[in-house]
Amino acid sequence: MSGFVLSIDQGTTSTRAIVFDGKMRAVGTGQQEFPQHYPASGWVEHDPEDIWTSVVATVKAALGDAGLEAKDIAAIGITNQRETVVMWDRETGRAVHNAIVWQDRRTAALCEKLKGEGLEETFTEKTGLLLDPYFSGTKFSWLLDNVEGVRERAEQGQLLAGTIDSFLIWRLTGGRTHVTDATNASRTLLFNIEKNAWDEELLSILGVPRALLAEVKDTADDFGVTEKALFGAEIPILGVAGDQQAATIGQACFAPGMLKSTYGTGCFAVLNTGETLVRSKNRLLSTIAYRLDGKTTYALEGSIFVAGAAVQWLRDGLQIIGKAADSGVLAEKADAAQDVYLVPAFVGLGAPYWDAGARGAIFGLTRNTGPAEFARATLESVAFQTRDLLEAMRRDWPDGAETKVLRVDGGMVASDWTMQCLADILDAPVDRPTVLETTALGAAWLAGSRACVWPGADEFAQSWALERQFTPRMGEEERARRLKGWRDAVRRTLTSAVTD
Ligand SMILES: Nc1ncnc2c1ncn2[C@@H]1O[C@H](COP(=O)(O)OP(=O)(O)O)[C@@H](O)[C@H]1O
Ligand SMILES: O=P(O)(O)OC[C@H](O)CO
Repeated sequence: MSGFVLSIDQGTTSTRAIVFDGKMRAVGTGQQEFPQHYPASGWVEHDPEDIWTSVVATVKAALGDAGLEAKDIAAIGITNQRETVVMWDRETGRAVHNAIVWQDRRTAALCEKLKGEGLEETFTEKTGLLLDPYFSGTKFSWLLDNVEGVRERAEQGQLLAGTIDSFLIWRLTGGRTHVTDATNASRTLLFNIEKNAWDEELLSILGVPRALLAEVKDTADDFGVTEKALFGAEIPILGVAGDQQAATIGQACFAPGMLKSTYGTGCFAVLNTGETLVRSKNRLLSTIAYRLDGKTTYALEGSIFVAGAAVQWLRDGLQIIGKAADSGVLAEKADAAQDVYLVPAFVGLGAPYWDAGARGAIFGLTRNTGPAEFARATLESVAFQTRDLLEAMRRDWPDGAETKVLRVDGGMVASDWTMQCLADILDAPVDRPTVLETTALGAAWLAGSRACVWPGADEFAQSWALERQFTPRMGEEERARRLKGWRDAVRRTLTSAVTD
């Protein structure tokens, strides 16, 4: 059988499909952006039909780019924006409403109400997550309670619901298979990550009928075959993982203590904790890194909502750069004597603060502050936030989180300036691999290894190659001064007091 594997990476702002050959090299790609909908303040939606058509189009484009046909592909791996939910009719496959995106804050009041009833501990204990609108559970509740006729139809068994992977698999298999994988399930606020099962108590608290939800499979498993009419041949879907987990796999962070951080729109740091379910005392998330052959590997995760999005703000909002890559060039010109700090809490702050009400702020402005200092403060904010996450990880897991090296990926790591700044602020090496499409590669590896056309974990891990290592150059005194400045800035931005 051929070693060609197709990876579908359904992200927040675009969909990518990449064909990898038997040597795990990308040989064909397709990419398509799709519209974002902001129907009210803090609301973010996607049209599921846009997502679907972008998937079909990019798969065809990637096959064409590789000069291959569907029959040449041994397996498909799917990776996706996590937490985003779709609910659809099981007969027609039509969604009952737009997808509610992970960034959407419409269920903030419901989360506060549940917290007020003292229920956060119950959710955290079972799911490893927090009561925040970020996760899927309250989004399902919202659809059931706010879209006309939906609760009745759900109770009559007419509807299905799930994260983006489930919706895509349902469509790709011609409406035959309603499945998801353990990593996606672990982001819903409804899945007990210790028992590896949907949790009846949580389903009941959030009023979500069990029948809506998919069967939960391993990350490498049989997820069905694509309908022949779609691409010209049936292709088995053999790997599925949420995008940050897929990046963890693509970075070959298979050993406990290994750590990756992805810098796209947001930033997501994932630390492999092996078979140990580390329960965070510092408002990080405990989550499933992957589940292979029925064995669950856990992770600690820190999620930052704004990373590259702040660079987009420099470009589109402030209009002080023409393209993202100019941010580093401009930051390099900043006056070293000025200590300017940007706290990019544009949609509140994620881990470890979880302050939905905080909003962005900038500190230390003088008459001499200009675009260069804004650019530097923006890029530095990504490094400072990463440092906050890594410190929380060390406090949560002192025995395991000693690994000093951080593997990085995502669009923003193209910036040498930002990567050097990251190494300086972390006081640790930052490793940038040759393959930056690690998310797609991780999903492809799940499928390729399951199809027995790609190597197992050990050989795959050995193929990971370093493109450049950034090592700290900043002096201890300067680092301490800058960190203090950052912490003061965060303290002044939060709507509630910092607890640590
Ligand atoms: N050279 C660069 N310097 C700084 N930021 C960059 C650079 N290139 C891209 N970015 C940022 O990276 C993000 C895109 O990364 P990507 O991994 O494609 O994100 P996503 O998958 O979340 O859409 C954008 O927010 C962009 O502003
Ligand atoms: O699609 P991305 O790369 O912005 O990732 C989104 C995350 O999965 C949200 O948890």
